[in-house]
Amino acid sequence: MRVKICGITCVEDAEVAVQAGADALGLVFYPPSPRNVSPEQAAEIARAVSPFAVLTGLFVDAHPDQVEQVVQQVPLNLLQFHGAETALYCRQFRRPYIKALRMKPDLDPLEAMAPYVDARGFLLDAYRPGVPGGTGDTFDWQRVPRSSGRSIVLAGGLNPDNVAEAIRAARPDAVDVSGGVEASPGRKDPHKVRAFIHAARSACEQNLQKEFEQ
Ligand SMILES: O=C(O)c1ccccc1NCC(=O)[C@H](O)[C@H](O)COP(=O)(O)O
Repeated sequence: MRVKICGITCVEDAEVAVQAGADALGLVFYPPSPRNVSPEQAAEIARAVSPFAVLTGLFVDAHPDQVEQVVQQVPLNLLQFHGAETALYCRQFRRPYIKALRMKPDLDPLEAMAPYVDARGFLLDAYRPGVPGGTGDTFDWQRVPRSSGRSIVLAGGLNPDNVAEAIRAARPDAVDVSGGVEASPGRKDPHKVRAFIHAARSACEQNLQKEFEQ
């Protein structure tokens, strides 16, 4: 079980997340978001954190020049495309990427994943019309495909109180949280970050124990 803390906007929050055991940090390059960071802020965060934390750069239907400019300035390990980007668009940067899929009621996730043959995984997020992400909404975790053969990151409205149940229900490879561990928009609450990671790790251990006993 991997844990990604998304919407990191400052060095202090990045350090708290990594010290608490986060595997990945998400940096939002989407100006309308309260979690948006400039390439300069992102580069400062990148310099401060462990080289073993996966730095993920998140974009929403960005002009390719914007993505290129960011990847020149910030040592990102992974790109996350959170809008309506096509597979062709995502692969043009020749970098590892994950594709976010918003779980609209009529969306078949397996069908939606199919064109992204080179994606390293898929982040399944809640769907709210007009809001690309960071909604704080959950979706029906039973809709997460089992045995898809692809890495699945579960997102959308997770928090320290519901992440264990979400892991038991969806059995994802990773979980992602933003608003559920915030003190205010764009700033993380260290206690919530630690509680979230602890709850996710404990739920994963319990799942493994159950499988072992069966
Ligand atoms: O976080 C944002 O503000 C955001 C804005 C636009 C597109 C995506 C955004 N966040 C992407 C993430 O990966 C979030 O962690 C994910 O949507 C879950 O957010 P939350 O429900 O607040 O945990």
